[in-house]
Amino acid sequence: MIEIKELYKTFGRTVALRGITLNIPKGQVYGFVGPNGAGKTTTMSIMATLMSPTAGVVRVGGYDCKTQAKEVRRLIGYMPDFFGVYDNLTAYEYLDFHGASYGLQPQERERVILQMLELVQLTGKTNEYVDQLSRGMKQRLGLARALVHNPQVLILDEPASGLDPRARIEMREIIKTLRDAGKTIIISSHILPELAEMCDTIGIIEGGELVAEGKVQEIYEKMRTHRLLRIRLLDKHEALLSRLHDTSGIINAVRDGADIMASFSGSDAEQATLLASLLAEGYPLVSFGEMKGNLEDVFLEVTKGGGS
Ligand SMILES: Nc1ncnc2c1ncn2[C@@H]1O[C@H](COP(=O)(O)OP(=O)(O)OP(=O)(O)O)[C@@H](O)[C@H]1O
Repeated sequence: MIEIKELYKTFGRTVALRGITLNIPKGQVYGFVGPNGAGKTTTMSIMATLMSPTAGVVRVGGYDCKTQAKEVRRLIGYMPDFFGVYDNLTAYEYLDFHGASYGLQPQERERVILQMLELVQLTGKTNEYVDQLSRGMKQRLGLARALVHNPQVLILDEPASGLDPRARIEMREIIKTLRDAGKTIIISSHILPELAEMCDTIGIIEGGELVAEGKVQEIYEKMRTHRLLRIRLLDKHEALLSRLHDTSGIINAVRDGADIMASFSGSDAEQATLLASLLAEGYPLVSFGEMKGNLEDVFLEVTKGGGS
C-alpha cells in the first residue's frame, strides 16, 4: 500500500533523509521509531504530499506522491504532530469545515461527523470550542479530522505526544479500533512499548536512515550485540565479580543486591559453558538467566549516541 524507495531529502546543507526504502502492505500498522531529528516527520510529510522528495519515490496505493498528489490525498488521512489554533470554531464546525473541503455533501457530512465524534469519544464536546478542549481531546479531534473522508491509509505523526497516561491509552484504543477496521496505519512515536503492542512492524530510523526493521522480536534479535545475564547466588559475590571481569565475552559485571548483572557478548554455547564452569567452580548459584529486553532497550542500543 505504501512504497518508499531510496528516499532522500535535503534542506540546504542538512541531509534529513539518506535513502530510506520500505514497504507497508495493506492493512498493516507500521511503527516509525526514532530520536528527535531522525527524519520521521519529514518522511511522513512527503507521504502526505506536503513536501517533495529531493530524490527517490514514494507511492501510496500505486500513486506517486509527487506527481499524483491529488489521488494520494484522497487515499490518506494525515494527522500532523502540531495542532493549529482554531479560534471560534466548535468541534463540530471544525470537522464540518474539513468535510466540506473534501467535497462531502451536507447530509453525508453530518452523518460522518457524528460518527467520527463518537469514534474518538467526543460526542459530549460537539459544541465546545476547539481551543477550550484539553490536549488529549484536541489530539482525538485531529484524528477525527484525518478520518472525515474515510481514507484507507492513516499517517499519524506522534499522536500520543504530550498526552497523560490515560489519554495515551484512549488514543491507543482508538488506533486499535481503526486497525481492526482494516486501515493501513503508519504511526510515529517515542512511546516505544506502546508502539510495540499496536504495530505489526517497527522501523527504527536514525540520522535519516532506516537502521532496523522487522517484527518487534526480530529487531530485538537482530540488533542485540550482547545479552544481559542476571545471576543470583547465595554468597561469593565479590569472587564471582572478579571471576567475571576476567572472563572473555563479559563486557561488564555489576552487583545488584543478591544478584550480579553481567553483559555478555558470547553465543548460546559460550553461555552454556560459562554456566557449567561456574557450577563446577562451586559458586552457590540460585539462578542464572538471560533478561529479555523490551523495545526501549533495543531502541537505546540501536540509537546510542544519536538524537536526544
Ligand atoms: N523545514 C526544514 N528546514 C530545515 N531543516 C529541516 C526542516 N524540516 C526538518 N529539518 C531537519 O531535518 C531533520 C529531520 O527532521 P524531522 O522533523 O523529520 O525529524 P523527526 O524524526 O520527525 O524528529 P522529531 O521527533 O523531533 O519530530 C532534522 O535535522 C531537522 O532539523
